Amino acid sequence: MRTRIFIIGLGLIGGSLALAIKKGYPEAIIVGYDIDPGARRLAKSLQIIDESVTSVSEAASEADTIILSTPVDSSIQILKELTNLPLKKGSVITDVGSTKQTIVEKGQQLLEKGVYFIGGHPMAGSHKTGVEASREHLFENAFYILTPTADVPSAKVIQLQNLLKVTQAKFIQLDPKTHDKFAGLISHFPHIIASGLVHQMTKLGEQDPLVSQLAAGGFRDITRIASASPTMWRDILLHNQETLLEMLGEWQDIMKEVESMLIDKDEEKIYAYFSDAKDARDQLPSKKKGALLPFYDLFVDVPDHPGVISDVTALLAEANISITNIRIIEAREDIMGVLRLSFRSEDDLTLAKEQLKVHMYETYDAP
Ligand SMILES: NC(=O)c1ccc[n+]([C@@H]2O[C@H](COP(=O)([O-])OP(=O)(O)OC[C@H]3O[C@@H](n4cnc5c(N)ncnc54)[C@H](O)[C@@H]3O)[C@@H](O)[C@H]2O)c1
Ligand SMILES: O=C(O)C(=O)C[C@]1(C(=O)O)C=C[C@@H](O)C=C1
Repeated sequence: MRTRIFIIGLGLIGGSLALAIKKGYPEAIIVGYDIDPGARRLAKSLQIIDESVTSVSEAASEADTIILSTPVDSSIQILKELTNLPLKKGSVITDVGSTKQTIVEKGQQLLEKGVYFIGGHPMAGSHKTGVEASREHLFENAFYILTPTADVPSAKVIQLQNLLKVTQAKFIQLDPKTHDKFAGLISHFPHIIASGLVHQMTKLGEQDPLVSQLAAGGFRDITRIASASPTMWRDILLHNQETLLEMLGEWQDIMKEVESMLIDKDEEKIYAYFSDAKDARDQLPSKKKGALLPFYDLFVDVPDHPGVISDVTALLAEANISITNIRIIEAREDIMGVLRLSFRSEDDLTLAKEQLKVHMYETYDAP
């Protein structure tokens, strides 16, 4: 019998998982539901899913695996609905939410029905949303955290991991509390800061509109994530409240220290603030080891003259390399500009470097 996988929430993450699973298991039947009829239609017409349904109850009881890929709070509501529906005994339900404690607690209730909930979090994504942003390779080399409780038989965890291994992610297991603490520090809290910086700029921009136009590479890099889905991030904050409140306190302490260094004009301390951070940042695992960035970005120095972008893109097209994003970082008259190119995979990035080098373009890895 063909396995039936029911994906609820056909956005960036649900769509990307559907694409990877379809590629790895063409015989699997992927059924999709989204509250937004437009997302359902698009997922079906792009052949990201095989069948589309108009409610959770229409497909839940036949599913061997259910994947919840909606914002955290909606996933918890859907879990509640699932506990009141007939489900296949022995089936596995997982989610992809960015927080784990509250949903895993709710998922425990499914045990009474002989159904196993295993929390999941693929640690890769984007500030883009919607099924149209889905990518088959989104999770390649990224960490995929699973948070099974002790009540879930290890055979079920292996079964889920076998299904998801087609994402080419690297699986690790954490308990939900540790997950939320770690994700809070490396993902959720930075998001609060990124949005805070944008608020600060907007406030100043109200007095002097030129300021936002001047926002260049550094500001754009550090605030890219502020363009993500507000619904998703609202839910993340509400479901990781304790950790984030703690981090806000620690952050304020660090900023207080910076404030005193500045008031005292303490050269040594200011230098150490940056140089210690640089050392720690430079020691983070590289993209090759699949740690932080799901994007494969390359900077290319380009002379500032018309036609240079089409020259670069034509060279890459000639070598059959797809670009997933292109951005001009800086282009002022008479000086070199910089293009930031994004690729789907490490292989594409390496090929692009070689191709551009042959044609005398200077490239360097994006940090
Ligand atoms: N975007 C990322 O970088 C990222 C990375 C890892 C995990 N996550 C987690 O993945 C989940 C989905 O995020 P996304 O980036 O795919 O968001 P998205 O906005 O692209 O997709 C979410 C989809 O869920 C649908 N939806 C909302 N409520 C629903 C409901 N009640 N029933 C059915 N469908 C519903 C929306 O219509 C939308 O199509 C979130 O829980 C998020 O925390 C996101
Ligand atoms: O790259 C981005 O845009 C992301 O914000 C992705 C990111 C992250 O913080 O790394 C965001 C939330 C997820 O839960 C996992 C990944």
